[in-house]
Amino acid sequence: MKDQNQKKLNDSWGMRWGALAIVAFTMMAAYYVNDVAAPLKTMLESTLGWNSSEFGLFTGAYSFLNVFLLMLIWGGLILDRFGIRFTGKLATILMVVGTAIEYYAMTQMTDATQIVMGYKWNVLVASAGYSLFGVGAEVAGITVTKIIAKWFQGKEMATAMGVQVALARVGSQAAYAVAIPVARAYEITTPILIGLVCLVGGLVAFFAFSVLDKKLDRQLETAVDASPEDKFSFKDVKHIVCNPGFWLIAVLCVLFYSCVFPFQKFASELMITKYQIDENLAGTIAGLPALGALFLTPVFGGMVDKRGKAASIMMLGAAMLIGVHCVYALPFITASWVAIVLMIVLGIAFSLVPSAMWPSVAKIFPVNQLGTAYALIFFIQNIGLWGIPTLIGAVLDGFCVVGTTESGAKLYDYTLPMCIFTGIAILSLIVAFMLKAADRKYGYKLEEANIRK
Ligand SMILES: C[C@H](N)C(=O)N[C@@H](CCCCN)C(=O)O
Repeated sequence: MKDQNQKKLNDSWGMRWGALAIVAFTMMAAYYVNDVAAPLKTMLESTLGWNSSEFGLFTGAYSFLNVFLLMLIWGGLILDRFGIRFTGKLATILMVVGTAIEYYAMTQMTDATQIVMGYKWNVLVASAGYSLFGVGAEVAGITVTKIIAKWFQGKEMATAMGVQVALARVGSQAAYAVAIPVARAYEITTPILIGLVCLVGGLVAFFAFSVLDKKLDRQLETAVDASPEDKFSFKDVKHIVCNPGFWLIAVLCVLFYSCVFPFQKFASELMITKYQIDENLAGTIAGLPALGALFLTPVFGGMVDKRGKAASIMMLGAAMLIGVHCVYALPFITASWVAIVLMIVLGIAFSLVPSAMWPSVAKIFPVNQLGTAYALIFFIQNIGLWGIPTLIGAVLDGFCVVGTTESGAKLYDYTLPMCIFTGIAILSLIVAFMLKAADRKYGYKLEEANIRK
């Protein structure tokens, strides 16, 4: 007979947090690679001859396969069919292969400048690599959410999710901080090579996690992955998309994240050209929101757990976003300290909204629909992460060129792109307001605390 009282691997504090540390390292490497090319925009232009449209295409490529080939949906299905170990390894291998292709295109194909479909061939190959990486990174994201749900069920689950996101921000901040100095000291592609090595480390880490997870499954005897719980199912999809709360969160998610991640990709150049911030520091400033979010996301997450007010917090975050982008759009404000203060405010908004948004999904949907709901929200979010950088790149090239730098790169006036970001932020506030109204109407309990005294 099975011993029900036998201590399982995840009953040990050290084991479950150790397991989290391992998978969080893989995600940290993923966030580093995701962000590391962004601060290099101006150098990519002067060294490899990429223009803003090509940079926008490359940046948006992260989401291209996720959106147009529905890779997040297939990823969700694979996750349910083959489990977290197989999907996590597959996702990490995709990230490694994608980044290797990106690195190859930037190092070995610099002469491949023939135009194909309006873009340089090396840009297209690098974008294809980044797109493959994007599939791996997003599928790894939903896999890690499921891993945390499995290892922390009935334990510190919300804190674990907050800590994982916070650690991912370390990867982002490191990318923004080191990209330009390392590229200037060595080669423009060295920061990407560092990311590739970290990802290989992340792959090894995931294999190590798989050993622990297999042991846990043996202890659980009935593998969680094979249970009917938390499965991606088309019946659930119908149920989820019929819920107005889903659409409001998904639209708020795409609008909010479109104002943060794509903006950050262009922010280093904005800091250098408009606010005259030193090139070596610009990436660190652009990465400040990630640094702030590292500390504040768990703090605000704890506040939401104890005091609730998630819908109001999302409104506050969206309102702060409008203020930030609006002031960045003002052409007569060019003081560097203003740019830095705005980045700090953006960091606060970037901590407020995610710490209220992701746990709200768990309030609207039952546990068995959470995986599906997250996959669908990530899918809709990726439409913005693809479309907005592509749009901003084209707008910069088409309407904003005001000269050239000494190194031959173009100089841009960022007023129009910042007006576009402000418009999206205004829409996000409207949707956050509608979400608060829907919460009152449908009783999602978003304003209520998660932890009752
Ligand atoms: C980019 C990715 N799809 C995303 O939205 N990441 C979130 C964290 C999501 C955590 C869900 N449990 C982020 O804020 O980085």
